[in-house]
Order: sequence, then C-alpha cells, then structure tokens
Amino acid sequence: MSTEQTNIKVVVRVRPYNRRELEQNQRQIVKVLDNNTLLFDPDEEDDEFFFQGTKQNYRDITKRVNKKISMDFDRVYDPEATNQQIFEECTSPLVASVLNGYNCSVFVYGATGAGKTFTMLGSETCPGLTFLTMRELFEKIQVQSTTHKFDVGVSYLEVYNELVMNLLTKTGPLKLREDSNGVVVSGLVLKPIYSADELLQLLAQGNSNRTQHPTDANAESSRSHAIFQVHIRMTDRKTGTKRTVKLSMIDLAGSERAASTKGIGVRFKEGASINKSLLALGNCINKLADGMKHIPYRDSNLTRILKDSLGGNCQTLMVANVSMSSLTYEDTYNTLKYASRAKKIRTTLKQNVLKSNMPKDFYIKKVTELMAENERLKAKVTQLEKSSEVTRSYNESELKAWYSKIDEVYSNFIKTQEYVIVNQSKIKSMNFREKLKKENIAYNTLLERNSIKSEEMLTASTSGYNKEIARLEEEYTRWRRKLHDANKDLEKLKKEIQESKYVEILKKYEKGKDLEVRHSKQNITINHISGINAEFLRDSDKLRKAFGMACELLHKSYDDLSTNMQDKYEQLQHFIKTHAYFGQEDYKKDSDEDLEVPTLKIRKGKRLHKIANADEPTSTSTVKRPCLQRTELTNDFDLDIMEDTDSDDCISNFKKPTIKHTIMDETHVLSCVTDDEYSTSTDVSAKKSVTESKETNSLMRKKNFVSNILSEQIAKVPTNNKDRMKNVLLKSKAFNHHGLLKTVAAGVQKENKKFSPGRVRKSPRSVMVKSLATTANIVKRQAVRTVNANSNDPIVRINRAASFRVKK
Ligand SMILES: Nc1ncnc2c1ncn2[C@@H]1O[C@H](COP(=O)(O)OP(=O)(O)OP(=O)(O)O)[C@@H](O)[C@H]1O
Repeated sequence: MSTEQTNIKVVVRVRPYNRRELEQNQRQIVKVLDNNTLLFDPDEEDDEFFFQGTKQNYRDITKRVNKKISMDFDRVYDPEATNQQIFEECTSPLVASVLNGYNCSVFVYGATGAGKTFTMLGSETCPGLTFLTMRELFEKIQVQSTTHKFDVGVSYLEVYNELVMNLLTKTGPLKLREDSNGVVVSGLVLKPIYSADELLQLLAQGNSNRTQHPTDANAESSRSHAIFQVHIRMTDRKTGTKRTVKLSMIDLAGSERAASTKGIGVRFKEGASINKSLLALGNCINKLADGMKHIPYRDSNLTRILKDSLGGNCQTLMVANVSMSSLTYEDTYNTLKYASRAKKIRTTLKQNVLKSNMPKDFYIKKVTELMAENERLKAKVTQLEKSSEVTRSYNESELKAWYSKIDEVYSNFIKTQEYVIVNQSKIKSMNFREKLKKENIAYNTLLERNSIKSEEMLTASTSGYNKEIARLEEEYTRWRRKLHDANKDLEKLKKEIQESKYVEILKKYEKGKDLEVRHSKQNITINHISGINAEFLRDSDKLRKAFGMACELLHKSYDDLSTNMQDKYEQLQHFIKTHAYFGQEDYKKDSDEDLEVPTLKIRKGKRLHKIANADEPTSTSTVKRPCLQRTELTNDFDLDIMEDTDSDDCISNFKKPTIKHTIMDETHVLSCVTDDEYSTSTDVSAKKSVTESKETNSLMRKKNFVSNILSEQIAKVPTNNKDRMKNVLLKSKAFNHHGLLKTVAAGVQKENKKFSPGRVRKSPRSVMVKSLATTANIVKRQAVRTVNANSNDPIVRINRAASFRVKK
C-alpha cells in the first residue's frame, strides 16, 4: 500500500462578464497573466483623468491606489476556457487516481453567480465537470471490466441551514456520525448506477430538489452546499482483492457576504448559515495551511463532510470561481485569498485496499513466505553489516603486512619441504637401483662358475651405493630438522591468524597457501613415482628377454637332465602355465600355491642386501649360490617423508594409507606329499628318509596316491570302475605330482556326479585337499610347524585357507 503527501491542487476560473456587469461598465479587477498567474486589481490603463476639460498627466489623488496583487495557482483559466478544457487538464487525471484506489474530491468555491454550478454541473449543451468526469470513469471501468468487477453507487446530498438532506430521495435531515472509515451519513442508501447517462438523469433529479432562490447576483442562486459522491467497489477477479474508493464533487453555496445578497428574514438566516459553514471551512483551510494539528472540522456539518477531502486521505482539486468585474471586488478578493491559503494544504494519500475473498491458506502461505524472506534478508543484513564492519575497520597497510608475513612463512615451509622430499626421493631411487643391481649380479652368479668372482662384484657395487646413500641420508636428516622448525613457524603463524581481527580475510588466504603446499608435494611425488616406474619397466624388459633365452636352453637340454631336474622343469612349466593370466583377479589366489618358486619380497624399512643375505640357498648344487628373489615395486619406494613429522593438517594429507595384510595373504599351498610322507612327518629323522625314497620310488608313490584317492573314504566309486579309472589316471598327460592331484580330483568329482547325481558338487580344489588330509592325517598342523622349525629341509607348507574352506 503506497502512501504519499501532496498539496491540494487549486485552480482559478475567471468567468466572462454577464449582462448586468456589461451594462454597468465595471472595470476589470482580475487580469490573467499566464497559465499560472493572475493579477488582482491591476492599474487602469484607460483611466484618463480630466480636470476642467483638460486631460491631466497626473492621477487623481483622491482615487484609491490599486492593489496589483500577483497570485500564483496551479492553473488559471481565463474567460475563454471551457468545461471540457478544465476536465481534460484537472479532473480526467483524477479518474485514473480513483481507479488506482485513491479517494478524490473536487469542490468549487466562489461568491454567488461566480460560475460554480456552471463549472460543476454545466448545462445540457455544455456539460460540467461532474458529467464529463463520470463519463470518463464509466469508459475506464468498461476497459478494466475484464480484470476487475466494479460496483458503482451514488449519493447526492445537500447541506442547507446546517441540515443534511438526501437530494435523490428528497429525504432528511440525515445525521452525521464518524467511524473508522471517516464521516458517514446515517441512513444514506447508495443508488447503484451502470452508465453515465443514468447519472445525468440522477443529477437532474437531484438538482430539481436542490434549494435555489434568486439573488441579486444570480437568478438561480443555489442556497445550499451540494455534495455528489460516487462510491466504487473494485474487486480483482484474479486475487479477490477489494478496494473501495470515493469520488466527491462538491458545489458550495456562494461565499459572498450575507449583506451582499440583500436578503431579509429567511434569506438573511440562510445567508448567515451559509456564512457560518463557509467561515468554518475558512478556519479549517487556514489551520490546515498553517500545519496545525487540531482542525475544527466539527464546527459545521459542511466541514465534517469535507474532512476527508481537505485534510485526509484524498487527492483534492479546488476550483475557485471569480468574476472579473469590479462589481464583486470584495468577494473576488476573498475567494482568491482563500484559494491562496488552500494551496498550502497538504493531504496524505493512501491507496485503499480492503480484504479479499482469497482462502485462508493463501494468506498463510503468503505470510510464511514473507517471514522466510524476512529472515533471509535479516541474516543477509547481519552478514553484510559484519563484513562492512571489517571492511570499514581494516587498515590496508596492516593487511599488506599480514599477507607478506604469510607469504614468507609459507614459502620457507614449501622450500624446505621440497628439499626433504627430493632428498628422500633420491635415497629411495638409489635403494631401488642398488636392489636391481644386486639382482642382476645374483643372476650372473647363478650362471657364473666362479662364485668368488661374483661375490667380489657384489661387494664392489654395494660399497658405491652405500656411500651415496649414506651421504643422502645425512643431507636428508639435516633438512628434516629444518622442516621441523619451518613447521613450528607455520603453527605459530596459524595461531596468530586465528587471534587476528582480520581472521575472516586471512583464513581464506591461508587456505590458498595450504593448497600450494599440497600441490608442491604432489608434483614431486608424481615425478618420483614416474622415475621409479620407468626404471622398473626397463629392468622387467631385460629380464623377460633373459627368461625366454633360459627357457629355450632348458627345453633343448631336457633329455640330458636328471629325473629330479626334469621334475623341476615340469614344475616350472606348470608355473608358467598357471601364471599366464597376470593382472587377473585370481592371480594372487593361484600364485605360490602350486610351486615352491622362490619369491623376493622386500620388507619395508630394511635395506635390500640384508634381506638377500638372510635367505637360504635352495639348490643342492656344490656351488653355494644366492637365492633369487625377484624385485617387486612395493610401497618401499613410495615417498612417505611426512610420517614422523609433527601433526599438521596439510602434511597429514600427504600420508599414504597403510596396507594391512590379512591372514589369507600369508596362505601357502599344501605341498604334494603322499600319506607315507605325512605319516612320518612328526619325526625329523624319518622325514629325511622319506625325502630320499621320494627320489627313487616316485612311480610307486603315484600309484599309491591314486589308490588312496579312490578309496571308499573319499569317493564312492563302484569297485568295477576303480581299475578303469586308475588306468585312465596313470595315462594322464599331466602325470606329475601336482597335475595328477588335480586330474584325480577332477576325475573323482566326475565319477561322483555320474554315480551319485544328488551329491553336492565340490570344487576340484576342495576334493583334492580333503583327499590329502584324509590320507595323510595332517590335522596335526602344530606338529608340522615344529618339524619346519627344526629342519633344514625344504619347508612343509600348510594351506590354511584351503583347510579353512574345507571346514566351511
Ligand atoms: N464561464 C462561464 N461562461 C459563461 N457563462 C457563465 C460562466 N460561469 C457562469 N456563467 C453564467 O453565470 C450565471 C451564474 O452562474 P452560476 O449559477 O454557475 O453561479 P453560482 O456561482 O453557482 O451562483 P450561486 O452560488 O448563487 O449558485 C449563470 O447564468 C451561468 O450561465
């Protein structure tokens, strides 16, 4: 709802001379200078003064001095102005205001015969402002009828001798009362109208009821104040919002002095009453113009009715009618004085909005939305106030000093950290190279007939690496100490920032710097990992070639190999076969299970050569050769420089997660041993004899093994099929320990399925393990461990995972 303050708009209309004035040849006392200015009582240009028949150059000293008062109004209309012109300029804009929800009033003021009724009502040939305005109003209502519903009702009242009469019904007197909506006429029923023509008829009807008596100045003088009001209720068809507005057109009775009407008796009383109400109106105008708080509206019924139009919520237009004839000199002067005063009155305009028919939910939703919006805006304001407080209070040079301090501490930290990481990268790379070198020498040693020469090579290469690594480690320790200090400085700075008054701004800057730290670390790490990886790939390529050559050599000399070596050859062949799927998921599962191929695992935190020395030789050859352990790209070569630095947010981000090894990772496969081997496994000496017999009686072992597997305990194979199955198995291509074991397991399963289809299918692996466990009674795993601990012989390994699966 918009509210604005505005002044009463005052226009002056000067009417032409009437017949009487022309006859009396009165002089002109009002001269219209322009659209806004008039001159009251100007000098008489043709006022020649003759003395004894001779024109005198000087004026008659007995003559009254002209007032020559220049007055400004919102508009001054000369005698040529028409009602149409006044309507277009003054009341047409009021129609738009009314339809926007503002109350509007037009009243005409002036002495009798000054042209008030002519202006307000006009005649049939020359309609006045009321008709023109109403016609315009109905036209606009027609245009807006699609969006709004209009209800128009009119009233036509007369205030005569302080009595309020209804001109439309010729009833009264009516009482005035005041309520929250202002002054209300009790018992007044509005007459609904639907067109401007209807209005014209009503006006004519009302005028005929108006009290009129001829005066000296006007043969049809209106002796009462006539108040025509149009009440409009607008309903917004979409939202249901309602507005009620009021347009008042007031034709006041003549403001002339009672004496000037030369009335007696009733006429005199009438004049006095008119004067009383006009005097009250004058008082109100004066007080309103002076900005007084108390306005005596209650002094007369006229002022009570006009209360809204003068000082309330109303856009008001006052038309002051004057004659330019000197005949009405005093009255014109008074009217102009009133009009000037009225110009100063300020009214407060308020758009009228009434309740609407929208459902309650609509308002609840609206209120909730507005409250949420209000909360949001409040929070925003608080936030802005806070930030503006900081902005207002911060000192640019202080802030600059902070920035340079942060830059300095962080750049020192980043630089030191870089030195530490680069140093560690060098050490790790050096370790890796040393490891590769040793591995190379180990391969050489395998092929070299002279073991002493190989050991010399190993010592020479190790000493070179050791020296370089020791130097780098020294350097590394030194930079670590510096990093520790830099880290302390950083911690201190962070605390200072936290306590600073610019904490909001500095925290953001600090975040950016933390990112720089992480970025620098990651850059070096990436370089390091790429370097190590490239070296590893180069080495792998080399080994792959060498391995190919070795395989070719072994293949060619197969027939010359001893039985034991041929056995090993087959194991190798099997290993290669089963490891043909590198990179697949089951790689880990199958690896290490089938063959005791020595693997090289570098334990974290230990130098390579130490691990190599700890390993036991596997060969029974006369030349003592180092065990071959293949280098793997393990976590050992990752950079983990920060693991023991002081706690720090940005640093901790750099740490790598530690890889937890599960028990399943440590799983080893059960070696292919027969029941006779296991039956003696608790005894160390007996175990030795088993190993010897293994070499000589391999065929027997295999036969027994097959028989055991086919025993009643494992598979229910009918007796007549047993021999046939044994033959098939013995003719099997994979007639080695391991291959046989797998084939038997598969065969058993197939047979089981064939003879007892209802039996639950088990994997070949589980059948195999179960068969071995049954035949060898290997449930006593603890005893086996004891054997291993005290023996120098090849380790007996227990497949814990497999036995676990069997249990399940
Ligand atoms: N601007 C005008 N042009 C031509 N004639 C006018 C004009 N104004 C008034 N008259 C004529 O002057 C006469 C008196 O006018 P009117 O009745 O409007 O005066 P009034 O101010 O209403 O007087 P009262 O207060 O006694 O009713 C009328 O005959 C009217 O036609």
